Amino acid sequence: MARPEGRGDPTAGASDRDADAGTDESFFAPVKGSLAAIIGLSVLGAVSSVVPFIAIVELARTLLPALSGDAVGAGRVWAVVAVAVIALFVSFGAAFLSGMVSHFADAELQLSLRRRIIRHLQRLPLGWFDARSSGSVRKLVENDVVALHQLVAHTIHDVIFAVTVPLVSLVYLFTVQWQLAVAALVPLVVTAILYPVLMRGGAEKYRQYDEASVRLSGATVEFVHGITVVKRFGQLGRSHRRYREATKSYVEFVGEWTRQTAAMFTLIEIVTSPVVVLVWLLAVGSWLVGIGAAAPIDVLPGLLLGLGLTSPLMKLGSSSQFLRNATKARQSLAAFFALPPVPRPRAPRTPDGRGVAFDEVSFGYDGRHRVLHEIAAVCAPGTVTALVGASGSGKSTLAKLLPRFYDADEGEVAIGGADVREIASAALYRQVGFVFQDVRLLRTSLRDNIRLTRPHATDDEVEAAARAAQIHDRILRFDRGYDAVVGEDANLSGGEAQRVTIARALLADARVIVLDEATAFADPDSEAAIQRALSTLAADRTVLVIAHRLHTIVGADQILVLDGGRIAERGTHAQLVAAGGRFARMWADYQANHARSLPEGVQG
Ligand SMILES: Nc1ncnc2c1ncn2[C@@H]1O[C@H](COP(=O)(O)OP(=O)(O)OP(=O)(O)O)[C@@H](O)[C@H]1O
Repeated sequence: MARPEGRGDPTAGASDRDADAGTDESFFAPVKGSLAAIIGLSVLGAVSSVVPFIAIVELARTLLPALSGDAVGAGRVWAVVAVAVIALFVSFGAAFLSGMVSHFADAELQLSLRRRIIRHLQRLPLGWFDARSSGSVRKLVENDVVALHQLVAHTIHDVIFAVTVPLVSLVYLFTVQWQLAVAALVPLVVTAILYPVLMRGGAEKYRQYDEASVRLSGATVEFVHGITVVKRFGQLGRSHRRYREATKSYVEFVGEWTRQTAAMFTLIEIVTSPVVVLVWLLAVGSWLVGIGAAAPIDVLPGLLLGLGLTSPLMKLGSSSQFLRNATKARQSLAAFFALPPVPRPRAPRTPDGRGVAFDEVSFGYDGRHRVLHEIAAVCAPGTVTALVGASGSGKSTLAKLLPRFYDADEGEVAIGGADVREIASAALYRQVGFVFQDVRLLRTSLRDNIRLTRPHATDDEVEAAARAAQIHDRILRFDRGYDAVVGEDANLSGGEAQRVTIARALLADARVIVLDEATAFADPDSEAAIQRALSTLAADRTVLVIAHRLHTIVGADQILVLDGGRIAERGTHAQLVAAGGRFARMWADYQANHARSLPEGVQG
């Protein structure tokens, strides 16, 4: 997978780290001014959107005497019309400006967050990525950032409108006809009483809803991704059943929730619907006029403004859902930014040799259960050290301590005499090359894939590395040769892809190579080519190989046999076989199981 090679400089900008404390304030700091502007413009827009309605009422009041032949003050009429028109323009202008500012602020916030996420990702220990799927990292960069988009670009404006418009309308109504204002309040009060009933247990329901969605998307991904494996092993029925069950339980949950809330929801919709509000206010208004408590003209503001009181309520409902998502996204981003980066050395050291030394190294993933116990070993420059042992004995874990996927809990891992914790990360990643079974190539040309760690390497250097890695001829068979793009016109087998990463390691000239020996690509041609490529790689470097096929390490300078995280035996192949211990038994079993496939010279 060769991850360390593709990483940027994790040692950049000490001051950035301080900015990544992950507080809400620091999230929104880059757009603080814009947020204030959005709030101001939204309030202005909301207030001025009510003014034309008030103007219509005032206009009616001014013009009404004309019906009975009285003189009407033309100046006042024009003044009211002017105020209405100006308010209308101000309202449109404020909405336009607030939309512009919020979308610019949103773009700025997204950019700054994405940059911070990438910076922080670069500084996290490689082990963090090891334990996570690319999907969960993608969720952080994509979904969580997008959830904040809704907040900045839409929700702030919507909430301010939903609160300000009714507030201004009510204040005006109370000043002109308080009884009608009280009547206009009734739908709001009824909704305020019904809404909590509708939302009773809502937090738990939303949690269950999220869970059901996650189960459904998990089952869908498993069904789609695993379809080839599943089909091969005749498990299509079972996997399809899991998918069907997840879909069924999701639909049942949503159905049940809808049934439970439908009546209440419909009731709220009825109470707040414009027709019902209009009829209600007309009835109350007529009654007030009838008993002489109000003049007919005083009913008009109630009708015009009362209607606008309830419509923003529905918007508040959807805004609360966006706020919930944004809050969750903020929490998950804050938790991510709070992850401690790889500690950086105060006075970075440069390794003055190429050997590797493990000095009484102990390590556990969770700080409680030890996976490695007091490992002590020296890998001299220019030698090959093989790590063997049963599955789970700690081979990969030990190898991963070299490029600091994790740091040892006790003891010291050193390269060229320098503790890896004292080597600057960028230098460390240059020193240690990885060739894993789980090869990751980037979706770019083969040439760029090979020169990932030395972007300025010449074409000749790239080709020389590819030749040494036994992949040059294969690359030339693509129509575009080295310019063929991985995943587009360059489709490589697992063994071929691994040879590309070997070429990459050769070009990078890493002095220490950690190699997870391929078991997956064991067809004879591919294996022979990989072996030839590896012997080129091993020359003049310190190689640590995690060995699965024991015949490939017969010639290793030293074999470390791991058992339960301890070195149980060490020596050359001949010494260990002669000792008649654990390795000798492993070798005998291996020979018995692979008798026919072993190359000549390693049988018997
Ligand atoms: N990221 C991780 N978090 C927690 N425990 C882990 C992690 N990776 C490995 N382990 C545990 O550490 C122990 C050693 O695992 P490791 O992968 O180093 O063994 P291994 O010898 O390389 O096995 P294999 O040959 O199967 O790859 C195992 O018990 C494993 O379950």
